[in-house]
Formats: sequence, structure tokens, C-alpha cells
Amino acid sequence: MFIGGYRAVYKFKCDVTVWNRTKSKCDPLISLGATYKASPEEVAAYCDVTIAMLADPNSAVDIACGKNGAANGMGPGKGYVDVSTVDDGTSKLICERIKATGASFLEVLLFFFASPSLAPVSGSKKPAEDGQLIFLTAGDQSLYERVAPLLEIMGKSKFYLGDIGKGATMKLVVNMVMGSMMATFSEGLMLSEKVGLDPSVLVEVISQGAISAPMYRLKGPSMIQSQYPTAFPLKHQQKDLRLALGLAESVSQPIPIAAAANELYKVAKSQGLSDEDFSAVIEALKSKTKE
Ligand SMILES: NC(=O)C1=CN([C@@H]2O[C@H](COP(=O)(O)OP(=O)(O)OC[C@H]3O[C@@H](n4cnc5c(N)ncnc54)[C@H](OP(=O)(O)O)[C@@H]3O)[C@@H](O)[C@H]2O)C=CC1
Ligand SMILES: O=CCCC(=O)O
Repeated sequence: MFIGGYRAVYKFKCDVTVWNRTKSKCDPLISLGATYKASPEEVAAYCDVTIAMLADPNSAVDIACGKNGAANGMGPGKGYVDVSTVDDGTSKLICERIKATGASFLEVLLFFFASPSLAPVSGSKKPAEDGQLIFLTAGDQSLYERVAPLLEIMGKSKFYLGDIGKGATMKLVVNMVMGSMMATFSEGLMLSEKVGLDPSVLVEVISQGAISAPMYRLKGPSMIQSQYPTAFPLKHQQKDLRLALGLAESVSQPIPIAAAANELYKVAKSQGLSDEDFSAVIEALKSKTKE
């Protein structure tokens, strides 16, 4: 019942059928008892509910609607849940194709629940393992109710936001804010060091003040050591900023801070940091500050 990114499914305590483009990434799940199928179409044909988590709009559309795509295996009574972070247009396109088969569709966007007791990680990998995700959902309410018990295995809370597209746009706004916050936090760490302050003290000062955010406390210490263990890949943060810029453009809303942050992530990508955690965006500032 699951295709695409495997990060979020380590502790599914129900029958699971899997497919991933790179089959070896399914191995940990197969060794835990999951069944493997040879294509998204076969997964969808075999399962009542199919959950897809793909990298970006192109792959999400391809896996749902392309050759051997999930839509070919869908039909009345079945449900398709897309957990990829995509724009609302992509979500609507996939929804249309799935619903044409008689199946129902739910878009689900996830982010992590920031508990003060969380281990020093961010992104959704560890929170998924711990069942600490937050889900933003939109689409068929009956499917939302049907998959609620599954979401509750992985998550701490969930929101049903209404029509298709609402979840995607809410997620893009959240991740736009997050990407800008990380970029400016990186600037603060770099500037503090340059002017002879201890960046670890800066993290502590920020953590105790009104601008405190769990993300700073969780990622700051590893950023100071130039360590970026991947929880949320930098390439996906840049993708979300790009999609948020498109969203803003569609309603003529200026978002200059996010636009500037996007440029910094693009520099980091060009430095080969795409698969590092998005906190590696700080590296883009290091190259700029070389004398
Ligand atoms: N990680 C996180 O903390 C969070 C991620 N998200 C969103 O979830 C989605 C997945 O994230 P994550 O799992 O971290 O990302 P990964 O990059 O780890 O996984 C991406 C998945 O997409 C697959 N994929 C990429 N391109 C294609 C393609 N052309 N055809 C088929 N499969 C493809 C990859 O397959 P393969 O293994 O073969 O490369 C892989 O399974 C993204 O949209 C991201 O923005 C949302 C919230 C949090
Ligand atoms: O989109 C993912 C960002 C990290 C998170 O909030 O889980």
C-alpha cells in the first residue's frame, strides 16, 4: 500500500505492500514482513488504500498517471492518498485522474510535531518513526475518515482542510516560512562567528527568547559543527520555495524574503548539497564570505 519515499513508514503496524523505483530501499520493509509488488499499478490493484510519497510534482504525476502508474490499478471502493509535497495544480491533476477510475483521493501534507522532548533531529524522519507527525489533509472526507487510523499510527495530530489544493497550499506556505527562517538563522550563525561571538551562545540566547523555534535548538548545534544529517533534504526545501514562489505569483503576492532565501538554496544545490539536510544552506554563506 505504499509507494515512493520510505522514510515515513518504519512503524506501520498493519499489512503493507510496497514499491519504490530503487527496489533496494524496500528491503528493510520487506524484511519486516511487507509484500513487494513490481509497479505502482500492481500495488494499487492489490490494496484497498494506496499511499504515495514522491519527490516532486513530476514524479508524483508520473507514478500516479504514467505507464504502469497507480491509476491503472485503481477503481471504485479504493483510495489513493498522495503524501508528496506538490503544488495545488499538480494535486488537482492527480485527483482528477484517480477519481475518473471511481476511486477516492486525499492529499496529505506532513510536517513534524515539535515537542520539547524531541531528540535533536528535524525534518520528518525521526518524528515519523516516533509517530509524531502532523498531517494536513484535503479531498474526499470519507477517505480521510477511512485512513484516519493509519495516519494516527504515524502522527500526533491531523487537520482536514476541505477541497483539494488546500492542504498543498497550506504546506507550501509553512515550508516557505521554514526555508526563510533557516536561511536567516544561517546568516546569524555566520555573522556571530565573524564578529567574535560564540555561535553556541547565540543558539542558547535565541532559544530562550521570543523568536525561539524548536528548529533552531534542534539543528543549531550540528550546523555549528558543519554536520547536516539528512532529515529533510535540501533539494526538497528548494523545491518547496520554488513552488511557493509560483503560488505567490499566481495571486500577485510579493514574497521578497522567500525569493532571496530560494537563491541561497540554489547556491547550496550548486555546491552539491542537494541530498544533505536543508540546514546545509549555511554552506552557501561560507563560500560567499571567503576573503
Ligand atoms: N523528509 C521530510 O522530512 C519530509 C518530506 N516531505 C515531502 O515528501 C516527499 C518525499 O520526501 P523524502 O522521502 O524525504 O524524499 P526522498 O528524496 O528521500 O525520496 C523521494 C522518493 O521519490 C522517488 N522518486 C523520485 N523521482 C522519481 C521518479 N522520477 N520516479 C519514481 N520515483 C521517484 C524516490 O525514488 P528512489 O528511491 O528510486 O530515488 C524516493 O522514493 C517530498 O515531496 C518532500 O518534500 C514532506 C514533509 C517532510
Ligand atoms: O516538509 C518537511 C519539512 C520538515 C517537517 O516539518 O517535517
